[in-house]
Amino acid sequence: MGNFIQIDKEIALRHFRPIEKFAHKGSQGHALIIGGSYGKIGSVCLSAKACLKSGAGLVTAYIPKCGYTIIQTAVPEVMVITDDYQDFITSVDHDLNLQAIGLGMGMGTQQETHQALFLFLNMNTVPLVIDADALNILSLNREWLELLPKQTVLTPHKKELERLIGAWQSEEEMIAKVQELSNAHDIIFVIKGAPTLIVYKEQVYQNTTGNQALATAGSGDVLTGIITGLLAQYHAPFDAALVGVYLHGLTANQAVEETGFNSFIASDIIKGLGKAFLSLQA
Ligand SMILES: NC(=O)C1=CN([C@@H]2O[C@H](COP(=O)(O)OP(=O)(O)OC[C@H]3O[C@@H](n4cnc5c(N)ncnc54)[C@H](O)[C@@H]3O)[C@@H](O)[C@H]2O)[C@@H](O)CC1
Ligand SMILES: Nc1ncnc2c1ncn2[C@@H]1O[C@H](COP(=O)(O)OP(=O)(O)O)[C@@H](O)[C@H]1O
Ligand SMILES: [Mg+2]
Repeated sequence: MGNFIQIDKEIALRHFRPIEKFAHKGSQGHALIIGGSYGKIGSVCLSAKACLKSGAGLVTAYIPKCGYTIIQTAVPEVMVITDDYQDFITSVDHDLNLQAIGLGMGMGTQQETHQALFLFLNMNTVPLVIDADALNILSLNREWLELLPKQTVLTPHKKELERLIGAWQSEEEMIAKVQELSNAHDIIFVIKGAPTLIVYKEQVYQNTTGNQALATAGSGDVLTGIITGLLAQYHAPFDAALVGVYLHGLTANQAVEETGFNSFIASDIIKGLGKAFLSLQA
């Protein structure tokens, strides 16, 4: 591991923006979570709930019709807009006044969804967190990186990153390739792993929290929701990524005394967010 800046409690606190006493849900920002396809609506439920539990004032989910009853039942606090199509996203239409959008989880990579993403990116100016299948679609259309707002946050795991930048022989080569893209398009990379690295132009930060309990389905979907929730609360994108990565991992550190590494699931990250926020500010 290179000599990267360590993301510890002191650094996370420096980048964290607490909720003020006279806040109301309109001042806490409105986030949109776009994703889901038949059989993977759970990823949007996880992401949207994590977004709310990170302090966003309002959260709307944009999903295919098949997910409507599921998400309204699973997370009643989340508002829902459905695509015209049943099983996957074919267009992204909304007229919401938003502070942040998180997209890609469970989205699938159907051709119609490629087209929907292209049209969305051409008209969007809202700060973005891009994950999972939206990253996989971008990897197949690399020229679309030009369409991203400045300081968009990408959250690939190593396999998603390989699809985006090609294979690498060493960590140094991986970081050099990521920094090239980061500089070219003003993009923030959250390279999820053990540990997670955050690369933004010349800066490389290394997270100090988390453990193997996080090697469980949906933990990345939850991270996207946390970062999007902090972004919706007017954190700068880099700050939202840094604090989000720190808190996400901290929930695993704090929970394993009870769950062990095996019985920790993505929902436990969401459950542990309260304790993680409190210990950040203690
Ligand atoms: N409950 C749900 O609805 C869930 C939906 N999910 C969605 O399923 C879709 C596919 O996501 P996946 O990540 O599973 O599929 P991917 O095809 O992107 O990744 C799976 C492949 O990548 C490899 N891989 C995964 N993480 C890696 C890492 N950290 N380092 C190296 N190799 C790694 C695996 O070995 C496997 O070969 C995404 O849209 C995701 O959001 C998943 O998050 C799981 C839960
Ligand atoms: N062994 C590990 N140690 C620390 N963090 C881990 C470990 N395994 C996975 N993670 C974290 O779990 C998350 C996995 O993300 P991802 O693969 O996108 O999950 P999913 O797509 O299933 O939601 C990342 O934040 C990653 O850093
Ligand atoms: Mg993922």
